[in-house]
Amino acid sequence: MAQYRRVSGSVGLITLQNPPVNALSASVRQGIVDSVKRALGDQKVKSVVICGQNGVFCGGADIREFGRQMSGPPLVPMIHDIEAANKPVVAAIEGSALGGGLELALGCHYRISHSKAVVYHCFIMTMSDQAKLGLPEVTLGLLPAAGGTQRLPRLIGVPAALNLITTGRHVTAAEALQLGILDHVTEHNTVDVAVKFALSVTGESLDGRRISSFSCAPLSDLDSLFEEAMLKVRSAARGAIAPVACVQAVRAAATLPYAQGMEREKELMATLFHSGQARALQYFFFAQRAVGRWSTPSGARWDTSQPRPVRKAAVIGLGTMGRGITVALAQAGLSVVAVETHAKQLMEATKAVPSMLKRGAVRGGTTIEPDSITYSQNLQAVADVDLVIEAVFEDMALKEKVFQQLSIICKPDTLLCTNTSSLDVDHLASQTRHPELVVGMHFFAPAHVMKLLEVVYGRRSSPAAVATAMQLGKKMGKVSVAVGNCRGFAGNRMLKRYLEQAFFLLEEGATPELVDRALEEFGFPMGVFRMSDLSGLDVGWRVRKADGLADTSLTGTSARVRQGCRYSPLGDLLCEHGRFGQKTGRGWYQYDKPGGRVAKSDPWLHNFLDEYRARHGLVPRCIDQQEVLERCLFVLINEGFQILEEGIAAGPEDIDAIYVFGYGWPRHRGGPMFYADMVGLERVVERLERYHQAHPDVPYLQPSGLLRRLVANGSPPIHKWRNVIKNRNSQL
Ligand SMILES: CCCCCCCCCCCCC/C=C/C(=O)SCCNC(=O)CCNC(=O)[C@H](O)C(C)(C)COP(=O)(O)OP(=O)(O)OC[C@H]1O[C@@H](n2cnc3c(N)ncnc32)[C@H](O)[C@@H]1OP(=O)(O)O
Repeated sequence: MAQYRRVSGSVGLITLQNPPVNALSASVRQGIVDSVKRALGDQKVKSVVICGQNGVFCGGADIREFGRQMSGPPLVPMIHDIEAANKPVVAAIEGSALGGGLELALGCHYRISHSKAVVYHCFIMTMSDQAKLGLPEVTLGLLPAAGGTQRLPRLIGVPAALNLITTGRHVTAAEALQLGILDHVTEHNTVDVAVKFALSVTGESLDGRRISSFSCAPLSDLDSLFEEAMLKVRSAARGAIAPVACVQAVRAAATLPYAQGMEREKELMATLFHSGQARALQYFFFAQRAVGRWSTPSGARWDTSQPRPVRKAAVIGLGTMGRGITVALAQAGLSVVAVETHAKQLMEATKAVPSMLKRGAVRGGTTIEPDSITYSQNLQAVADVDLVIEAVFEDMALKEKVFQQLSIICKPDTLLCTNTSSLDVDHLASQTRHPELVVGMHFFAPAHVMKLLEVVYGRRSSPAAVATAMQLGKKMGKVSVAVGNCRGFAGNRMLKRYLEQAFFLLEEGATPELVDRALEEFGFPMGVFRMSDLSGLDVGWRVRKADGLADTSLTGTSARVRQGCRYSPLGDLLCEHGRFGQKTGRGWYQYDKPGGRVAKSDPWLHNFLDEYRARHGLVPRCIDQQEVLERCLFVLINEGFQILEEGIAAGPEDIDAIYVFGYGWPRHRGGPMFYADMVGLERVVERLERYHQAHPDVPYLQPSGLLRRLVANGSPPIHKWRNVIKNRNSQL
């Protein structure tokens, strides 16, 4: 709803009231319409101010309404009527003005906002306490269809509007002022300032204040500007339809009169509004927030667990991961002790880390005191830290030793975390005197850039330990997902199945190019083979060797079988040829030099595959893109259901967040579990069963128990899966 009152004698003050973000629900829209009518009809009222309660202007249209039957006054005429008013209307923007919220403000005749520079004296200098403005509809699979695509380019010019509308990025009040979105910023109470301003413009002509009457500033080469914009959005999110529609809508603003532009905006919105991509992105918006409300099977949650304060942290091992983690901790304002026992590696890290910090500071507009990090070759240097993150080589014996030493050196209440990507967290905990203070913090490379953090709780991890790691993740700006302890945790455990299928497809006749093309057309930034070349084939090889799997001396049928299941030694064979991917200039593709980035098809690899198939009596067959997608993705999804069934992840949203933020799953497809829901669980079961019939030696192609049960329960929508899981667990 909206509250209306007259203030300072002649100003009608309309306050949006819909906590927490004053989203424009049907009742808020009705409240605005009624209040505006009242203000315009009241002779004592000479001007109007619109603001939001509790320091938030408006978070936009109510996203929860989109999936339902829409009711209440529509936004477009509501904003039109505000703009057409014959009394000045001022938007007083505190907190956020996003989406429909900014569109509402663009319909007002003036916009005033809040901006304040804050200097954190110790480590970070930043501009904070500022309002955020933006049109993030594209991130929800939509476009700003309440006139945003038509007014913003008229106000700030086509190039700047294209940037904001196609990326959905939020700008601070300071930037919004510079761009021309705002008329004024203040460090004082925004509503008070807006009311005073409204009094000052009473009676002034509004002719030059209605943005819909503006023309876009002329540009010399409109065609190439839009062509470039189209290329950019297509490569940024392959297959996403909303950014493309955003470009088309802004083009309409640049080339058509306002009324026709609005028609085009509406038409384009109609194509997006009920699309699967919009559903996926809106699901994902809420999924991210659900992940933040983590819980563990033992009942640990934010509200039941007290995170400990972490002021000083240590990182052990300064390889690629350790350096990234050091940077992430320092960027979060912590004091960091960085330990590396190898002198050469330590020396390199002391140069690399500051330059990574510098680059990050330039990107983020912050400065970091270099002395927030101290380097040491001696493990004793961690004696007084609150939390340690171990990031040494992925070798259990080495990690065991580090944990034993840490347990002696550190304070008794220091939290000990491991960055292992798959090893047993419980086993490491058992090496310490306080296993309840051990958790996994699984970062993704590069650790200071990638958003995902898997926080792995072991059997004995205390709720406070999990809460502390989750809180620290948040402080580092990560999307932290709490998962249980198992081989590979959630992400890598699912990935293993996906990779295996990709190898099997090569054995059966596919090429890396075919498999990658299918996955890239699906929306992954890189197919599985291109991605393996980038991350290094030797990483998985080392793990397989440690597991006793990578034995290429086996011949005959046993060469392709391990532990009674089908196994492909293709990756092992490639590594034996010294083909580790980009770093050696050869992998599944060839590169112009070691470290080269551009993957080229490699005739050697194709010959190698032919010879391999001939050696093993495998007759290549034609494999189409659909089979690639079904084999690779459905098996990954099936493992996801298994993970849910075992309680390793609390809900499908956790798995989806892991895949979107850590593994490049296209966000506009919602994540693997949402994708399964979209495709239809029955179909997923049917295809898995069919592939399992064809490949009985691949047991994990059999649909998981949970997947079957969901189908037996009538395939409930994804937001009801937790109930099915809960019911099942409560029967145990
Ligand atoms: C035939 C077809 C015809 C087509 C017809 C079309 C008709 C419709 C046309 C309408 C035209 C629409 C044009 C406008 C569209 C929009 O405005 S879409 C929404 C755009 N806005 C956003 O994307 C902002 C989303 N919110 C945020 O980014 C953040 O929430 C915030 C505002 C920056 C605040 O952040 P923070 O303080 O960190 O809080 P959160 O935890 O994120 O949020 C708190 C809770 O509020 C919920 N929430 C936030 N925003 C919305 C929203 N817009 N709608 C509904 N709910 C929202 C959020 O989910 C949190 O709740 P919980 O999930 O319960 O925790």
